[in-house]
Amino acid sequence: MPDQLFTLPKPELPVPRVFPQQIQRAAAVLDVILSDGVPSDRALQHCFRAERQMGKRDRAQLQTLVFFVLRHWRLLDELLGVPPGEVASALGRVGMAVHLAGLLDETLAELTGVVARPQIDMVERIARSSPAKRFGLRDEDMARLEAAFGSDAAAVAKALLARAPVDIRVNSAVTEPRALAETLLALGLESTPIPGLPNGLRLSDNKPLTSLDAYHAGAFEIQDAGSQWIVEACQAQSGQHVLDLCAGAGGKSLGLAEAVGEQGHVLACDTEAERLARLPERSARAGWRNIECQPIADSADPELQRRGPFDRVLIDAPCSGSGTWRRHPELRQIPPDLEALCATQAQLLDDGVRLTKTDGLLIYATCSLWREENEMQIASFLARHPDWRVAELPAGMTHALTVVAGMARIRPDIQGSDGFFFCVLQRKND
Ligand SMILES: C[S@@+](CC[C@H](N)C(=O)[O-])C[C@H]1O[C@@H](n2cnc3c(N)ncnc32)[C@H](O)[C@@H]1O
Repeated sequence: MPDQLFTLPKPELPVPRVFPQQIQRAAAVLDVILSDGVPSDRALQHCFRAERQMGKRDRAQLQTLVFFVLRHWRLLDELLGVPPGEVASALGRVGMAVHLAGLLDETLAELTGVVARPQIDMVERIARSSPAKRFGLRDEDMARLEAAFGSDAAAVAKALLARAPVDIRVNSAVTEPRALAETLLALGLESTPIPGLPNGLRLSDNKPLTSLDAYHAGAFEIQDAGSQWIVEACQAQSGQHVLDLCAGAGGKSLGLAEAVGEQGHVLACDTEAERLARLPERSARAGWRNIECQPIADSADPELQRRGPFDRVLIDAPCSGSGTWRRHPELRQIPPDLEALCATQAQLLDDGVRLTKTDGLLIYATCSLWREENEMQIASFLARHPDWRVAELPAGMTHALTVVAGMARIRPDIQGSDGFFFCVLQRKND
């Protein structure tokens, strides 16, 4: 028996039959994602809108094929025998995915140019190849995983190939987790509490949630456990003045609003006004009137100085997103400009210092697994700001997460959530 890590992956197709048109569609969507850099969920939505006749199962079939190819692209290229330095065509990759599902017939082989091979030959070929190829990673990313996780790198790489769970954060102003779990169960949705997160529930199945009455009543938000941990890390207290500097669509701002309550205030900022524009509807649904949205030019925007300083400044920094590869598998193939990202992160941290009250906390977080954006970024921050230090995390966090020198990692292979990094910074008081 081959080692479990060497087992060939198989797409879990919702329909055990693949038609030529489905292969062509999947290849076309992949071309849009990889040539034009369109995020996979947006490219799929665009295709669904353009081809309204597609049924639910057809859509699920398409999404499964596209995600499978994006996750396993290097392994597919290896099986296709693509020479080093070259990449396979989207059609070939989809064809190989269909072959791995055991569904490649003559017509599909001709369409995709895939030569059917016995499973055992393919297993042997993969067993001989590098871990990077087996895990569908660029060589430099496998090296980064090894630098960050040492002997656990393969376990993390494997976990990143799995499907992401659906986590929710219960809005304690509307209901409490046990009551919501019962409501969900009555609708056929099983959930379990997330250890360490009092308002977190993990759903056992990936079913649509946004049509539920409880969702519209603001009883919960869909939010990965990793993001919920970061809100907890802010340790925001009732009545505090909080800045969510990179708020995006405000998932974490909502959790912070709950923590500071009606007496407190959250200023949610982002350079992308379009993202931020989704927050008012979300906060109205959750019933929070203590969040204010403010688009900014960058973290040096004078408006921020005018509104500060703050008790808590959260920097949920723009990053490579390598911790979210399960939800955004296209990021595996599109290399980010790491240098530019690290420069922005450093700037955000430096500006964050000026915006944090003397006794306040500055919380730095990324959904990256790379040391460059995490531990190394914090090391350079501390070198630039010798009057700052990494604060100790509350005991609950050090027990539940992997914490080294006050810096926490949330791991897809351990916590099951997206990969995150965070630490809490504060001024030295001596
Ligand atoms: C990781 S995302 C934030 C996700 C968000 N906090 C949430 O919980 O959904 C990073 C965000 O930083 C924003 N951003 C990028 N550069 C920025 C800057 N210089 N100042 C503030 N925000 C910035 C991006 O537009 C993006 O929305």
